[in-house]
Amino acid sequence: MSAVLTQIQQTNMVSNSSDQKADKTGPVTTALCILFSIIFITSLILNSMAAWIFFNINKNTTFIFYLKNTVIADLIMTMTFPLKIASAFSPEWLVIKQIECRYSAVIFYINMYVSILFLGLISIDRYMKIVKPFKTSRMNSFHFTRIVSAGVWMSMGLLSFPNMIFTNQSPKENFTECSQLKSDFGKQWHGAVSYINILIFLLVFFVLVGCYLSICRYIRNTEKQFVSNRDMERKSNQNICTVLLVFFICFVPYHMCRIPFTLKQIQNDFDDNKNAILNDAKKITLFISACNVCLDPIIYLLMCKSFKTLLVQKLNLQHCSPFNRGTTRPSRPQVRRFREYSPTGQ
Ligand SMILES: Nc1ncnc2c1ncn2[C@@H]1O[C@H](COP(=O)(O)OP(=O)(O)O)[C@@H](O)[C@H]1O
Repeated sequence: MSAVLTQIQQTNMVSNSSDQKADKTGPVTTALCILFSIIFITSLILNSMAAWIFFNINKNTTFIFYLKNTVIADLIMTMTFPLKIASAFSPEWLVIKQIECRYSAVIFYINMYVSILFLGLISIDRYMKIVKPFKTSRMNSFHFTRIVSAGVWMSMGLLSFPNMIFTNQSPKENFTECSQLKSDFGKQWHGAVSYINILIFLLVFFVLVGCYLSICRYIRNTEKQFVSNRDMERKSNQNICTVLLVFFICFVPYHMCRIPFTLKQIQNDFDDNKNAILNDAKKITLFISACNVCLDPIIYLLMCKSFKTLLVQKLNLQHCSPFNRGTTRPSRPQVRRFREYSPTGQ
């Protein structure tokens, strides 16, 4: 009799767990797993190539140094995708979800914000080189660039490290959210880090818009003063807009969703319907943010001349590259200076 009861209990547990699986791996999760697999492979190819090119570039400018850091952050972030996919697709493997919550997701977020900060630094670097090329500032020195870069990695790492330490509660059989593995202090810390990171995002967003508006204005004035090269102006403006567009599309939706989502995690008093909507919205917008790893290589191609040249060389595309076609070179010294520091000129 007891053997039969045990058997029934086991069958119930299996069917509960498969019900749970069916529930958790709903259409949104399944679609996101497939999409994450696609960007994992794409990003691995694009960023490995980008890393290979960057580490073969002999030129060492502050701009290239920041781009190298972005590639590294993108590659590390890409490495966290498989665990994200596995934990979403196999909710019955609690240990995978636990590792995802405690380590992998935290590494994902660290690298996302490192990327965001480097995009901000890249835009400040462009602003200094284009708009104030003769101003010798400490910000232009390579030494300063290294210190700032180390600061970015360390501050993001130290800020987020407690999110690993305080994700230390034993998982319940039916746990679905990482916040359920956190102590009370862990939840508070997680909330603080989320909001600090939202502020960092806003700061970078305004820096980016400010820098690029100034650059656009400067380019327009310079063009009017020195040359009537409409093509060059249009190209520079296009490149600048691409960075802004990539930043806006990738990161704005996620940050709009993150504020109520974090509130839900900390307060835990939202109704089921709101919970479900917020969960799906956060998953989808987080995926859009993750797509940044595939879009950054486009920025390197558009903004970094040395990258473009070496890529064409390595792929042996000199004869068929559209990049080699008709760029007129103005001869005046002022224009040469403009070209040297233009968004496509490094
Ligand atoms: N901005 C952030 N910086 C560092 N770690 C974060 C950040 N946001 C969330 N985390 C951590 O990543 C893990 C997953 O968080 P989150 O995505 O909010 O939860 P869930 O996977 O349950 O939706 C948690 O351990 C959390 O503390």
